[in-house]
Amino acid sequence: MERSESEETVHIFTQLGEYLIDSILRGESIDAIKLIVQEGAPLWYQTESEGMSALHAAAYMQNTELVQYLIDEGAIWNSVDNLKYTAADVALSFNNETIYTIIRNAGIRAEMLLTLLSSRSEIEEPSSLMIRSEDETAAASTNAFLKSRLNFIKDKNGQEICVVKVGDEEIGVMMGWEQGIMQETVKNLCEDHPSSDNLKVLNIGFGLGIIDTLFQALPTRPITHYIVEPHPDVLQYMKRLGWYQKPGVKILERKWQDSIQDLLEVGGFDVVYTDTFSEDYNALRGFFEHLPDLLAGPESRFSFFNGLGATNALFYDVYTHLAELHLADVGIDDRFFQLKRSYSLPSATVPASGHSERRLYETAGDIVLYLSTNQPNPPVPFELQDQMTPAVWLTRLTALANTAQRYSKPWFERIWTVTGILASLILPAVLYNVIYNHMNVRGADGNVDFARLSEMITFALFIGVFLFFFTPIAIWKFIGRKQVDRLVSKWNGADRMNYGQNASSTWKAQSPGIFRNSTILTISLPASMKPTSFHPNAYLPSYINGPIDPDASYYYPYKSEPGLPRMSVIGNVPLHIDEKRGFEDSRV
Ligand SMILES: C[S@@+](CC[C@H](N)C(=O)[O-])C[C@H]1O[C@@H](n2cnc3c(N)ncnc32)[C@H](O)[C@@H]1O
Repeated sequence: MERSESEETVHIFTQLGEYLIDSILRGESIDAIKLIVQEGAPLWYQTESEGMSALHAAAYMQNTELVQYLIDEGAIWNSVDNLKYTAADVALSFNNETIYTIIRNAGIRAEMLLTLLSSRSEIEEPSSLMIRSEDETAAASTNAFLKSRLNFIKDKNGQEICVVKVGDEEIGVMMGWEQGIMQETVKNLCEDHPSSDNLKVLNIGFGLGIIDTLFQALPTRPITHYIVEPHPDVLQYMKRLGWYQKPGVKILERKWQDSIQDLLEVGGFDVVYTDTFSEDYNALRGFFEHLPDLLAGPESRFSFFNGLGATNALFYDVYTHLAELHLADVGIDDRFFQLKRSYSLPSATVPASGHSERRLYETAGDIVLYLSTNQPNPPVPFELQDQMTPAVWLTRLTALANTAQRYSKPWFERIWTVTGILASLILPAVLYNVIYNHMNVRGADGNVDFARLSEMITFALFIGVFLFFFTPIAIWKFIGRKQVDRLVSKWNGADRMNYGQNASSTWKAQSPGIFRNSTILTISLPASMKPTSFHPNAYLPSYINGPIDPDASYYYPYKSEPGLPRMSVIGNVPLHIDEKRGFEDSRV
C-alpha cells in the first residue's frame, strides 16, 4: 500500500531518529553524529520502546562533548523517557555532574527565555516544563481545591495531617512532619531580626497553622500578624482553634491574589512567608513581583516553601535557580530570602537512640562508624540497603563487637598498665641498693666499678619488668587485630563473590586500641553506590542508585498506600524529597 506524504515524512524522521540514537549508543565519533544531525535527523525524536532521545543516549554514553553539541543544536532539555526520566536524570545516575550541569543550565536558559517572551507577548503559558498545571483536580487547580472538602486528621502513625480527596486518593495538603522545616524557616526569618521587638509578619496559607503557631511563639509576639487563607474548611479549623481571637492576628479570608491590594496598602512587612497549595510556579512568580512593595526595607526577610518540581532533581534544580533569578529580578537578593532546598535531613533516618554511630561522609564514598558495645547498633546505612538485609548487618556487627570485645578490657588495661609502669620504676629503684651492696660485699677486685655494674643490672631489670608487663598486652592486642581482620576479610570475600569486584563495598575494621572500647568500621563504597535523590519508592532503572533518605517513603508514598495519604502533585509529577546538597559530617 502506498504511504501518504505525511506518513512518508514520519517514516523518514523515524528512520533518521532511530539511526541517530543507534549511532550514539554504538559510540560513533562526534563528527559522524554531526553529519547525521546535519542530514536532518530530528533531535526531538524518542524511541517508542523506551522513550529515549538522542540527548538521553548521549548522557547514557557520558559523552560530554556530544551532550553540549546536541544542546547547542536545540535538543529538548526536559523530554522524559517512558520511565519519566530526563537525560539529566541519567547523567545524575552516573554521578556525572558535568553533563547534568550542561542540561540543567540549558533548562534554566530556556525557562528564562520563555518567561521573558511571555512578558513581552500574550503567550499565556510561559513554562515549557511538564510541571505546569495540566491537572484540573484539587491537587493542581486552586478552584477545584477550594471547592473540595478538607480533612484534619491524625494518621495511623499519630501524625497530624490535612488531606484533600482527589478521586479515590487522599492527598496531603500539609503534614505534621513539616514542623522541622517550618521551625528552621522561622528561625531564619526571625532570629536576630532588627525589628524583632515589633515584627510585622505576613503568612500566605494557614494549612495546619504550624508556621503561624511558631510565629506566635516567638520570644516577642509579632505586633501584627496577617494570615491569608481562602479555604472554608481551613478557616473553620482556625475558628475552632481560636485564631480569630488572637491579639494582633488579622485573617484575610481570600486567596492572596484577591487580597493583594489590601496587603499592599498595609505594606511594610518585616517577614513574609508563602506556602500555598495547588498553585504552579507562575503563581509563585506572580507573588514575587509584589515583594518589593510588601517588604518594609532591606532588613526584611522573605521565604517560601520550595516544592517546585520536587519529584525530580532536575526540575527542582532548574526551578530553584529560576526562582533565585526571578527574585533577583525584583531586587530581592539572597540577603533577604531563604531557599529551603531540602525536605528532610539524612539524620532523620537514624533513630534518636543511635548514639553509637558517627558517620562521616567523604567524597570517596566512605562510611565511618564508631561502634561501641554500650550503644545500640546503628541501622543498615541506606547506601548498603540493596546489598544487605538488616539481619546480615546485625550478625556482622555483633560478631565484630564480640570479637573486638574479647581483646578489649579498658579497665583491666588501665590497672595492668599502671601496675606495669609502677613495677618497672619501683622494682629496679628498690633493688639497686640491694644489688650494689651485695656486689660490694662480695667483690675483691678493686678494678671493678660496682656502681656502674649495678646500674646496668638495674636497667636490665627495668627492661625485663617492662617487657614482662607489656609484651603480653601487645601480643593480645595484635591477636585481636588479626582476628578482626580475618573476620572482615571473610566478609569482603563473600561480598565480592556476591556483587562482583567493582560493585561490592570494602570493609576495614580497626579493633579498639589500648584503653578504648570503640571499634572503627570503615566501609568504602564503590563509585556507583553513591545515592541519588530519587524517591524511595520510585521505580528505578538498574543504573540508578538508591535514595538518600529511605525513611521519607513514609511521608511521600510514591503510589498511595492503604491508610496513608499520597503527597501532592504539581501537574502530573508527584512531589518527593530532593536532597541535592552534599553530605555533611554529622554526629548523631
Ligand atoms: C501547605 S498549606 C500551608 C501550611 C502552613 N505553612 C503550615 O505551616 O501549616 C497550604 C495552604 O495554602 C492555602 N492556599 C491555597 N491556595 C492559596 C492562595 N491562592 N492564597 C492563599 N492561600 C492559599 C491552602 O488552603 C492551605 O491552607
